[in-house]
Amino acid sequence: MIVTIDGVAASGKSSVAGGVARALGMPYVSSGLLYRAATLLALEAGTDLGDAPALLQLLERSPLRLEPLPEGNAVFLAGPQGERDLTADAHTGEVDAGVSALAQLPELRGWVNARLRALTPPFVAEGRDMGTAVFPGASAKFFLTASPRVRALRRVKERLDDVDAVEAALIARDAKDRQQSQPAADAHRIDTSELDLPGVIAAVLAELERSGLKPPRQAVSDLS
Ligand SMILES: Nc1ncnc2c1ncn2[C@@H]1O[C@H](COP(=O)(O)OP(=O)(O)OP(=O)(O)O)[C@@H](O)[C@H]1O
Ligand SMILES: Nc1ccn([C@H]2C[C@H](O)[C@@H](COP(=O)(O)O)O2)c(=O)n1
Repeated sequence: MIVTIDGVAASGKSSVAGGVARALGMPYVSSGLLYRAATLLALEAGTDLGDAPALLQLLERSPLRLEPLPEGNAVFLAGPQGERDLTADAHTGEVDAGVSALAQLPELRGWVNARLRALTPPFVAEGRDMGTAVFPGASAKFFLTASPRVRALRRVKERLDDVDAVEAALIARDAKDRQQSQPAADAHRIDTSELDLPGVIAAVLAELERSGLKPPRQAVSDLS
């Protein structure tokens, strides 16, 4: 079984995917983390974020490993001194600002998608186009939204920042990612603006129960 959770930036995709995956007893995979790791490596190497051949060459000599840890996905780069955990560095404002340029390149989308399609189900996959381009035959699909203000307020709780600036950056990133961020026709859309995290997870699990994909059992309070 593959469950897809797509949505706009900071709509709660990773947090919801994590909660749903825990309830289902399966891992979740973050496609955005692969785009972010590739962007981080390019920024560090001084590679042009629009130069697909140079980016693919860089990725060929940079062995990345995505690990679906229970507390969240992590991405590691293998090197002569051992592995470097790139996860925190892949979530900076610099990577946020650059990642959409790289993610527009079909060659880079192919690179990410090949890695995702090589994974063995069951899993929950989160991103922008999991339910459309990558796993169109998924068992269940969800698409999360929330107002830019709500998303910015949630994000500044994680990374101290100016809420107006964060909101403007989210709106700009939504616009740059719009092409690959369209909900699948058969996705269940959830506006999370008025819901807390357990509430969103419960809504997804309720839908999975309705479709017979999950037996009814766990209390919502165990899932956040
Ligand atoms: N329904 C909710 N209510 C309150 N806070 C939430 C809710 N959903 C997510 N959050 C919080 O919002 C922040 C962003 O969530 P998360 O990182 O899961 O979003 P995302 O869509 O994966 O982000 P990105 O697109 O940047 O990778 C986190 O701090 C998370 O705890
Ligand atoms: N399936 C995906 C996942 C991510 N992206 C791009 C667009 C985002 O701005 C960026 C980072 O993703 P996030 O961590 O915000 O989920 O990666 C994409 O184009 N397709």
